[in-house]
Amino acid sequence: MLKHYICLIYIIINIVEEFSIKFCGEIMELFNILKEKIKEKEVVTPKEMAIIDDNAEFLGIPKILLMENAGKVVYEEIKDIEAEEYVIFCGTGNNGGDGFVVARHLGKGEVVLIGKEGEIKTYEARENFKILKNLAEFGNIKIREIRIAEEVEDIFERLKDKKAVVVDAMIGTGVKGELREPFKTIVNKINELKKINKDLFVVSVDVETGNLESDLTITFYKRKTINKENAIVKEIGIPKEAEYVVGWGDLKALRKRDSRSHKGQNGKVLIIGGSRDFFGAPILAGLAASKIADLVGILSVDDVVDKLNNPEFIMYRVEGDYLSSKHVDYALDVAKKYDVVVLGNGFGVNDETKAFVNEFLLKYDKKAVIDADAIKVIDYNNFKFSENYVFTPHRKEFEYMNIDLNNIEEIKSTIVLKGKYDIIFNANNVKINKTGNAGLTKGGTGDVLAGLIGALFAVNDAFISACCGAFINGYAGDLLLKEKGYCFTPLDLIEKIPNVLKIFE
Ligand SMILES: NC(=O)C1=CN([C@@H]2O[C@H](COP(=O)(O)OP(=O)(O)OC[C@H]3O[C@@H](n4cnc5c(N)ncnc54)[C@H](O)[C@@H]3O)[C@@H](O)[C@H]2O)[C@H](O)CC1
Ligand SMILES: [K+]
Repeated sequence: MLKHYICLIYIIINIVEEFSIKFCGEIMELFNILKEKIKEKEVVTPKEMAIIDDNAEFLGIPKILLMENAGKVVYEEIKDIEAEEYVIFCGTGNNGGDGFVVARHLGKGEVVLIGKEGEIKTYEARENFKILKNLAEFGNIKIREIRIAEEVEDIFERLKDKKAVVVDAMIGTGVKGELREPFKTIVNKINELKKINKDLFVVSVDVETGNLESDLTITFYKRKTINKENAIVKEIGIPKEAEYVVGWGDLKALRKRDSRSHKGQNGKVLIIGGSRDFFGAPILAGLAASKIADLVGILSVDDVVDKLNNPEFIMYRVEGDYLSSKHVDYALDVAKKYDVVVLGNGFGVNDETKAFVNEFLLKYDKKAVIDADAIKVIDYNNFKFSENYVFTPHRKEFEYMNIDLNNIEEIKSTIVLKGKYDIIFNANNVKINKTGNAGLTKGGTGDVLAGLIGALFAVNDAFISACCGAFINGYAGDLLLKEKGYCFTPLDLIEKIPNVLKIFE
């Protein structure tokens, strides 16, 4: 008997395995179709490049290796230029780090660090500066640390009539706002020098600093939106996957909580959900949202409100067993006080909820996360996929949505197709998230994800909120798998959210 029993379990595990491999295969197939349909970006913003850079590291490629490759490709471009002098202006970020590598490969010239060694921001740049200092003792690399532009007057004097190469490794994709001193004066000085010395060749690393009139810019992986026409693109070993896989680079790009912020400025989320049949779903979504957002409201029917005495939520009660048309105006009125609405958790699927969802969305014009039963009751024949919406369907719900991949440009909403790997996409972006495990198939984890995305979406844009919500939810599940095996609950998941945010802050 026992033998038969074991045999049966073995067969079941195989079927499940097969199903999940089959579904996983379908996910990857869909992912590849989406990558074909959604035009790859040829030009990226500095913020997008910083995410790619960090996600290359998430995939295991050390930044110091990328820095080495970056410095090397710049060196390759300038090594044959005839010059009597080389001056490498370096900032205290990784752009400056690239400049240190250029100097090392050149084996000569003067490195001007604009700032002090102790202000160099990153490990990889600091290591490369240390190497330069070791070489400077013996070789013909000189190093100077400056605070103000006047400290390099002598260099500009000297370069007036010399064949020289100036390397701009001052600021790259980390630029923020107007150019500050002493960079501003140094850039102006170099531009003036170019006017009087035709034998001066100026090359910018990755991005031109301010309005520097470089003769050449060597940018990495992809052209940046802030590059000038003469920029050339060089590969430095960043794989395409760094652009497609969700990693900590996405989390680092989330809006940072401002220490001087006031209550409500870090997000206000309204959960509209629940019914006579399901009261837990909106509560799970609300608890997840409350880990990140300042204010969480729950609008639901009597049964849910009566069961809930959680001080963390502002409660809005409507009479009845299900949300219905008669509640639309009140819900719209309450939603005005919030940044985002999370719609559908525990709604139930019937004519009443169908009427509520379609009428509410017709009149609601702000951000919404649309989950679970709300996905099932939308009338997609008369529906506009607004960029203000994030959908979080599992496979069956995705089929309800009947997305036409041949008209992907119509899909302005962001969709998180949950699965072994989550696929996050909209008309212009597609990414895949690999965090998470089979423990997340339990009921309620979808409500947690919806609440999490709602809280992020309150103060970030749709796509990054969806990617980060999927990553955080999955990563929380992975931490729990290590601690408890598969026996963790949605409430455990919610309690893990702060740990994940702490790891990647
Ligand atoms: N993209 C890649 O794959 C690689 C890029 N690398 C290089 O790294 C820089 C980006 O480095 P990051 O540390 O993020 O920032 P920056 O060095 O560009 O700039 C930060 C630095 O500049 C100061 N700063 C910022 N804005 C201003 C301003 N308006 N005025 C004055 N100073 C400013 C800030 O305080 C910092 O000190 C990228 O461009 C590449 O060159 C990797 O090394 C290789 C892989
Ligand atoms: K630069």
